[in-house]
Amino acid sequence: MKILLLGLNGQVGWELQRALAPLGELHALDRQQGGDLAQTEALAALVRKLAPNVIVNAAAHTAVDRAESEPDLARTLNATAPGVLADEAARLGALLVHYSTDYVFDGSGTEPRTEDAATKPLSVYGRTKLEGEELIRASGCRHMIFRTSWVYGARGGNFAKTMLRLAAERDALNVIADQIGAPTGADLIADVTAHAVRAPQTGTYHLVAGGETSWHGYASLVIEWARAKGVPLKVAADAVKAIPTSAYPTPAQRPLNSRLSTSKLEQAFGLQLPHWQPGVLRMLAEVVA
Ligand SMILES: NC(=O)C1=CN([C@@H]2O[C@H](COP(=O)(O)OP(=O)(O)OC[C@H]3O[C@@H](n4cnc5c(N)ncnc54)[C@H](OP(=O)(O)O)[C@@H]3O)[C@@H](O)[C@H]2O)C=CC1
Ligand SMILES: Cc1cn([C@H]2C[C@H](O)[C@@H](COP(=O)(O)OP(=O)(O)O[C@H]3O[C@@H](C)C(=O)[C@@H](O)[C@H]3O)O2)c(=O)[nH]c1=O
Repeated sequence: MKILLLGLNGQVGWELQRALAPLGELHALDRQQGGDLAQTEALAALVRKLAPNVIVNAAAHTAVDRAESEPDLARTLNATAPGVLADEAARLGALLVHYSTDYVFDGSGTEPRTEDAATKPLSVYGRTKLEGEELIRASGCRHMIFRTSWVYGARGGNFAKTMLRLAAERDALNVIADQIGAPTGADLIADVTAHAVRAPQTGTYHLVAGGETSWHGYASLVIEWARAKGVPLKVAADAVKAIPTSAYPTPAQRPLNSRLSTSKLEQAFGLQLPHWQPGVLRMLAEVVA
């Protein structure tokens, strides 16, 4: 099996390099090595020349607030480029694996959303990621789109690492407590991807860890763990404050309810997804070490 992996230096891309390597001949590229999603003609030419059996696209414009002020770039990376990859995959008969987000939903209600729930993104990032999904589905290529959420990995930037940094710099932290979702490990996403690539089934799947928390619950776990491990912190034990979304204005609006149901994925691929907490603790141990 010949696999083309794009975005190898991202959180998910880095773990995919490990998880996909045993499956065959892996060509893992970052943007400097010819895998620039902004150069869509060169991207198409690369795929034609390599003629992979599987294309895994882990590259994206993931800066949610910045996307509000650079919508054209976000659209190119999150929609146009995945559309080009999908057209090339259709031409080759290749499988395209792609990642999307809880931010395609508006976050109303309190129930976990299934894959066929109505989408209604609140941000440029969410809109362009949805457009990417739609172009892939319209291309007719064999594909698996995994919608995930609140991704963390030992490599790359993420919310947990931001909290560790801020807790070392500040006396107090204010963290949103009314946005609910599931922190999901890049390693879990990569392992599930490798499993699914062995016996692919075209479709869109929700791929998130089990359980749920708020950003405040997530931050509290990170900081309690760091304190217990003797990591030097400036923030006081009772100074991780729970605040509502309205008290933390951001350029991009985020969904309140980011709960995603994973039943479809678990049934299709015979998996049970682990609770979110152990993976976060593993990542923290790796980062702090
Ligand atoms: N992070 C999250 O919380 C979530 C992510 N997702 C989705 O999962 C996927 C993987 O995300 P994640 O690994 O966390 O993202 P990261 O931000 O960690 O990585 C994104 C990667 O995309 C690369 N990239 C950016 N611009 C380009 C470009 N022009 N050409 C090629 N590569 C480029 C980056 O490269 P460079 O390092 O050079 O900038 C980086 O390696 C994405 O599709 C994302 O939308 C879904 C839900 C949550
Ligand atoms: C830094 C900080 C953030 N927050 C809030 C803002 C926001 O609502 C939430 C998370 O902030 P971040 O900017 O780290 O995360 P954000 O970029 O919104 O994370 C999203 O990234 C994209 C790529 C996705 O697809 C989503 O699933 C999600 O993971 O925490 C606080 O409440 N206090 C703080 O001190």
